[in-house]
Amino acid sequence: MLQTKQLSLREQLMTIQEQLNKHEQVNVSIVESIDDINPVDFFASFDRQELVRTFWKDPKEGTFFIGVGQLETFESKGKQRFDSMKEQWNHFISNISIPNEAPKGTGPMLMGGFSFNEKISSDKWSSFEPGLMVLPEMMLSVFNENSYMTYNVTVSQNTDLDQLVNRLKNWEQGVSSAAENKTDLVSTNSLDYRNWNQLIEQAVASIKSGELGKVVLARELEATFEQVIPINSVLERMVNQQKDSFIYVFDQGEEVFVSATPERLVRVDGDELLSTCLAGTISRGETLEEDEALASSLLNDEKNRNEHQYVVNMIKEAVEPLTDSVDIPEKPVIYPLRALQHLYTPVTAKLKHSNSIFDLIKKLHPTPALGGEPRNEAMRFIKHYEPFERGWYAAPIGWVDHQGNGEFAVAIRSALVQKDQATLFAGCGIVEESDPQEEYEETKLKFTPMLEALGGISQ
Ligand SMILES: C=C(O[C@@H]1C=C(C(=O)O)C=C[C@H]1O)C(=O)O
Ligand SMILES: [Mg+2]
Repeated sequence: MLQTKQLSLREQLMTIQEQLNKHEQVNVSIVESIDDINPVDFFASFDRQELVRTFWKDPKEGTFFIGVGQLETFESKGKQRFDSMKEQWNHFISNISIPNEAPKGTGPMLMGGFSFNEKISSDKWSSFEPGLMVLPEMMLSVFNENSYMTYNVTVSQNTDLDQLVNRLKNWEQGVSSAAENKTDLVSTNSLDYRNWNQLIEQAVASIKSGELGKVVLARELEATFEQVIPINSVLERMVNQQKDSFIYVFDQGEEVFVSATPERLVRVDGDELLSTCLAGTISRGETLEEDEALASSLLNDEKNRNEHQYVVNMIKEAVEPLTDSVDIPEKPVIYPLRALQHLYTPVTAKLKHSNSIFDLIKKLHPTPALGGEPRNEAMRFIKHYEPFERGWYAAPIGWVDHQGNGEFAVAIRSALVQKDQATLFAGCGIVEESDPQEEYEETKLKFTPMLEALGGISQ
């Protein structure tokens, strides 16, 4: 626990400043325990301030991280983008001063993400590097019914502490609840069915020829709205409507990436590792009976079990060398969401000491839930035939703290929001038994949660 009698932020920064030599400067991370505050309202209160804003919520435990501003931005690209991010972060935290105890999920922490491929070539994604993570200037952490504020700042002898502290503490003047806002959908545009059909037939032919086992193929949907899409309200709707998903926002002003994804790539908590296999899809029923019948047919469907098993086998193989005591149930269970249900298998293990979350991401990404099997052949197929740039779609997004705890999800059920335009993404696992029409319907269903959150459909 933090001490109840806390020195003020200003007092702590002053003590540090007094110890500095003339040209010295130091990065400092100060954590304060605070009264409860609504995370969405906190995020919304920093609107239009030219600050990078990041939002993370996990599906079950009610853990929220909201970052505002940036003390430092870390970028990386190419094949080495995970290694490079790990090195940059390790170097940075070896030089930061953390005067108070910083519980897990507080103190200096990176939030951000990576691209699906090692390179991004289209202009559309020019604000989203292949590796982009920020250390926020201030961060709200909410978990186990406790709230903390972390302030990450650089202090030198010249720093005007009054000005700095006034700015950082401005939120204490009050955070009001975010006004609900919506703009109407004008039009949508996506790959027509003929081209989709061709793409899937091509994939099935490659599978039948033995070149591929499984490949995940996706399409984009361009949605044009009447006015600028109100991100705060989109966030509010995602949080309210997608309770069993991770909720993620990376907001760079006019370039925003959002995701309400049910799919965890990896969580590291001390030496505990949790990964999940999520693949295989069916819709929800209108009645309880219909819902249960659909769930049971999904559990017993050979094609979907086949899609799922590729993921289980690969994740098992990937984590085994880095961990001890891997535990994977023999059969999947159902993971229900608002509009659809998936096959789900959790993977738990004990992490061997020297491995970091970045090592795991490097090994795991992309799993056959997003790429395919064999990995390299599937990646080549996607790059060659899929008619759009994936950018951050289907790629790792998440956070890591200064003790190496962290969690990354994969950015499906996601959209790139640029003013009044949103590009949504939805894909599906193609296996030998895939039927183009059914897969098309599956992607259609997967667009609905994000389209609804954006305000494009109401239910
Ligand atoms: C690729 C996506 O989802 C993936 C594909 C699934 C499937 O084909 O059954 C299910 C969950 C995810 O592994 C997506 O939503 O875009
Ligand atoms: Mg599927």
